[in-house]
Amino acid sequence: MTMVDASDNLTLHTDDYEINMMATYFEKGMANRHAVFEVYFRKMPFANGYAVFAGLAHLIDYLQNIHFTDADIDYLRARGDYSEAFLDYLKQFQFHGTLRSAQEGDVVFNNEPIVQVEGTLPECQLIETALLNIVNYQTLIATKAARIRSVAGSDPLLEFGSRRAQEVSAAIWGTRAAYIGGFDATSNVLAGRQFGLPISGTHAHSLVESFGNDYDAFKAYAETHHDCVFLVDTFDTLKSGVPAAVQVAKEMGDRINFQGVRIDSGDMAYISKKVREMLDQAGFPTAKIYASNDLDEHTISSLKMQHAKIDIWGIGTKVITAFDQPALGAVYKLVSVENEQGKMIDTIKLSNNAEKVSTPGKKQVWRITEQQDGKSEGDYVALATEDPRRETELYMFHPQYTYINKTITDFVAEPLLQDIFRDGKLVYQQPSLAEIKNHANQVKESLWPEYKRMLNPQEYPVDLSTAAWENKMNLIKQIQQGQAARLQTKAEGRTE
Ligand SMILES: Nc1ncnc2c1ncn2[C@@H]1O[C@H](COP(=O)(O)OP(=O)(O)OP(=O)(O)O)[C@@H](O)[C@H]1O
Ligand SMILES: O=P(O)(O)OC[C@H]1O[C@H](OP(=O)(O)OP(=O)(O)O)[C@H](O)[C@@H]1O
Ligand SMILES: O=C(O)c1cccnc1
Repeated sequence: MTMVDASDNLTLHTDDYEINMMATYFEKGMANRHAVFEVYFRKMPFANGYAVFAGLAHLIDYLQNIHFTDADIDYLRARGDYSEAFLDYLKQFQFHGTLRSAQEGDVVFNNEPIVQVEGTLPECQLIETALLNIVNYQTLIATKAARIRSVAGSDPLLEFGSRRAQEVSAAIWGTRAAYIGGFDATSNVLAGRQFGLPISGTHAHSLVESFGNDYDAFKAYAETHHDCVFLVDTFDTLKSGVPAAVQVAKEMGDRINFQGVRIDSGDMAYISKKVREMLDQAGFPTAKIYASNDLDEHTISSLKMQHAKIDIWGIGTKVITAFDQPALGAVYKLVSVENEQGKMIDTIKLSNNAEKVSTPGKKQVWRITEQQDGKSEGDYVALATEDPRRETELYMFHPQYTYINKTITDFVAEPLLQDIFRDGKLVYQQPSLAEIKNHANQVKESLWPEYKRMLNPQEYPVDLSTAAWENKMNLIKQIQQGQAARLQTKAEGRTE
């Protein structure tokens, strides 16, 4: 079994407590109760101005393949905690729910639903873990990649991180996410085969060490490959590596495509300038200089400021591990559930921490774009029953600091959450990776540069509609009044 095969059965890739809750719903006759859960994250990753959504392709694979095998059922039976009736229910289990989601490559923001799951309580519960696992990781990596792209201009970015990724499937799905976020190719051959990603590679120091010197290694490589990029820093970049690369390129002439050299250590601003001079003087002005060595958006930006002569960037550890922020922190919250009378009731999770109070009710996110310039004015999180396209003006206000507000008149409203599965049936036409990349570039175009700068970007407005805001405030009030009444009854009971 490969970790990334689309036919993988990840059904048991869930937390124990999800199956325990499923069992309770089942035993208590609540297995057909309808529920709506929404996924959102609370803080922008890397303090970036936007995040790039990724993970939907894997999520679709996962949901299409959910089923409990006989071996899964035997394993669960051996735990001794579940009734045969529940185990029979699991045996028949399939995902019949409705999934709405942002599309891969969409820019998304904190405190707005980016995925919504609607279905029976048990099915919504089962998929929480895998869904969050997939979306949290891939969105994080796509966002890190987008940051690196934002400083690299149009330079090619190669993803080199498989050896440093948090295990196999992170390397494979991570490099796909990096591609969506703005990378051009991967060194991972399996990801190339599996997803049709462009693959790219040079060679390692071990090749040069095996031959004992730069010249023999490059010559041997050139005699066995057409496209050649020589790694020139094994012993001495300027005295031995580059001269040997130039010599082999001259000797081989048209028999090879001398693409350039890679440097992987030292002061890369200084060395790249020297290397550029040497290649130009030797008659190879089009040969490219590749650089790698713990690069990220900060080092690339600094190297650009130093006018380093680097054409192509190889980036591993820092992108594939999202080095400076290990988790996106997206959560999955119940926003509405059917009661005993068959009525949908909005739910809320309260907290002393205002940021952790969830927003009740099934919602849609509307991206509001200024008609004139095509730039985004903000996201408008409305109840699913609302449709701002029917409005001629829209009142948008900050959900916490409500005095920050504006009224928009000349706008276009587009829904972020698209139907992916309807009642268990895939209704979404999956785009190709090229289309996803194209889409990612287009949506980024609709953001003002103020939201896209790497350092201290402006906060993008994510506002609640008046109805969604009032719904939240009313529910908070109701719960507080309910608690007060219960306390009162208790206190009266005690004095009697
Ligand atoms: N001119 C530069 N400006 C800013 N950062 C640089 C510059 N040159 C290299 N770096 C970065 O500095 C970090 C450390 O580089 P350093 O020179 O210590 O590597 P090294 O010790 O030569 O390489 P290695 O440890 O792989 O042999 C790396 O992240 C590298 O990308
Ligand atoms: O630095 P990263 O961004 O992770 O890019 C991948 C690194 O992998 C290779 O190094 P290797 O594994 O041989 O080890 P090294 O760090 O000692 O060069 C390559 O030479 C890069 O330096
Ligand atoms: O092709 C390369 O140069 C490469 C691949 C993986 C890791 N480091 C470098």
